Amino acid sequence: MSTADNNRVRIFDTTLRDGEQSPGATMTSAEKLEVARGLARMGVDIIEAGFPAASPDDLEAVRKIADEVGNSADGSTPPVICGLARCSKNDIDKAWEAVKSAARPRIHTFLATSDIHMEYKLKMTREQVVEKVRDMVSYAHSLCDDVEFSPEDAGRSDPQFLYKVLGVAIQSGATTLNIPDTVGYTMPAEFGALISGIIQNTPGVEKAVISVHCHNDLGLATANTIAGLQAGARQAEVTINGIGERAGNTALEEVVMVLQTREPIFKLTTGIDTTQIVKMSKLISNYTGITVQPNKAIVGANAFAHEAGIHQDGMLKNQQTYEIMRPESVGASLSKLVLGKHSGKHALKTRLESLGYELGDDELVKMFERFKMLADKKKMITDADLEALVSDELYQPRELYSLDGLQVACGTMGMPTATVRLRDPEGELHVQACVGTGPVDAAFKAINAVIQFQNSLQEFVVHAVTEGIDALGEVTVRLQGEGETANVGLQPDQNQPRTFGGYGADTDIVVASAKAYLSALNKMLVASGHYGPPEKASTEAIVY
Ligand SMILES: CC(=O)SCCNC(=O)CCNC(=O)[C@H](O)C(C)(C)COP(=O)(O)OP(=O)(O)OC[C@H]1O[C@@H](n2cnc3c(N)ncnc32)[C@H](O)[C@@H]1OP(=O)(O)O
Ligand SMILES: CC(C)C(=O)C(=O)O
Repeated sequence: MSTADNNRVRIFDTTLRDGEQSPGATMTSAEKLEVARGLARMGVDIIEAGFPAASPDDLEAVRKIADEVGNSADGSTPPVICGLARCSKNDIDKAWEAVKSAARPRIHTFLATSDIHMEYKLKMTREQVVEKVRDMVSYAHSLCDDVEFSPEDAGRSDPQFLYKVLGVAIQSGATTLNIPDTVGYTMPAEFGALISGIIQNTPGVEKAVISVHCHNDLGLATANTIAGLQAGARQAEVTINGIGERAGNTALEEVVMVLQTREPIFKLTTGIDTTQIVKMSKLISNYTGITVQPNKAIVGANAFAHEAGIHQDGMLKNQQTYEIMRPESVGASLSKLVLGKHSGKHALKTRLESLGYELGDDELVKMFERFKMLADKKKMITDADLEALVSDELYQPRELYSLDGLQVACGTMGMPTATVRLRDPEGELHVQACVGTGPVDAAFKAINAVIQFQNSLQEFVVHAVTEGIDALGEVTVRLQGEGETANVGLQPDQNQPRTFGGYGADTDIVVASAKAYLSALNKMLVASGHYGPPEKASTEAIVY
């Protein structure tokens, strides 16, 4: 097999070996087996299942994967199962013991070739390194036909020395030469040149596949991997979500989607079923507990989400204006238009229409103003927020009951109690006191005791809008009328309970909460035609 005899890039997944070297990423044997099954389903060519000499558990996990994933029952070609080993007989024996039951086993052995690693870590001379590579690659080859050799820290190694070591590895039976940028040090042009130099100068290189293995210390792992492939490498070593030692490895999903999306440039293919990518990303994130940053390419939660109005408008007109890949192509759910402070009228109108609200131009302008005001206070506007805004827009706030006074007693020494004094539409005052789980709950109960209109609290959000001890607290609440059904002409489902938003601001957060609650309740009363004073408004009664 020559270095560049075809345009097929082999995907070598090392999530279970280098990926597991991420601090805290340890997986159980059962989880590793599940991951290996997923990788095989996705079409990975080689699975580096572990480092069998690391522990008996690691060896067992690799053996199980070799048995169960490295053999196929239906006649299809199973992935190569690979075990990593230092250039030591003991490590190589353990790697072989672990992978030999696979239909296509591979031993991957490595030895550092950079001066700094040889001098300080290995305490070996260049000559000793060359001899060790000769001995250990030959030994691995005596056990297994498929041997991969990696000159660790190749990115910082003397290229002339590298050519020599790699030539010896080929002579000794290595069939894949993997070139690691172990500490993520190289620049894409440098790494590409390193690969070209190896292809041009290593004796016998045409007998081996050149592979690249990059780390992300400078955020260049994917760029370096692609540069290596452009220079003639035909195997890429990658991990799902880019997990791995320190800043991680090259992300599988990034390399595969670069090659697919920019196929006309590279003319390279992989055997990966890209629709499995998001599923595998979630599996790895769940098993390792390493969450994926929202803006991570391909698999981040925001990879196909659009918030800016101009982008959303473009997306609504033609998806390709702001998306270079279809979310379905990587198994992600459909593109999301997230409504927030940067959104515009096109996106708002479209979302309202999808909720069943056909607004006229003037109504839309009014709604948009309210929407922007809310978006300044709330990071994301949900469908429920929009429904509350529609209700608010139709039932303009009209103050029936006003807060005339509020007193609370709370702390750790007694029952949180609130006393409220409300003025009804006729100007009469009503006082109620209630206990609650806290002062806000007690205040809401006391308001309910005066107004006595059934509702349920759907949302309660507190924001501090200024800094310092005298911060102004803002509260928004959303109430749902119990048994109340929508009958406003715009609602899609006439049996949907309506929701009403309320807003209050005060330096006292309990007062702000009471104001917000009362404002939502007032809207609910207006909407339902309850204009009059309460039948049973009581004074100075304590309600528990
Ligand atoms: C770049 C990479 O990602 S390489 C893979 C790194 N992964 C791991 O290290 C995970 C698994 N490792 C382990 O479980 C342990 O390190 C073991 C079991 C392999 C070895 O443990 P120990 O015998 O206690 O050695 P320790 O890890 O402390 O030191 C490594 C030894 O291996 C030597 N060594 C390092 N790389 C190689 C190599 N490629 N070939 C031969 N020897 C090597 C070091 O020089 C050192 O030798 P010394 O003890 O004579 O100084
Ligand atoms: C063992 C080798 C391939 C490695 O993980 C590295 O150098 O980063």
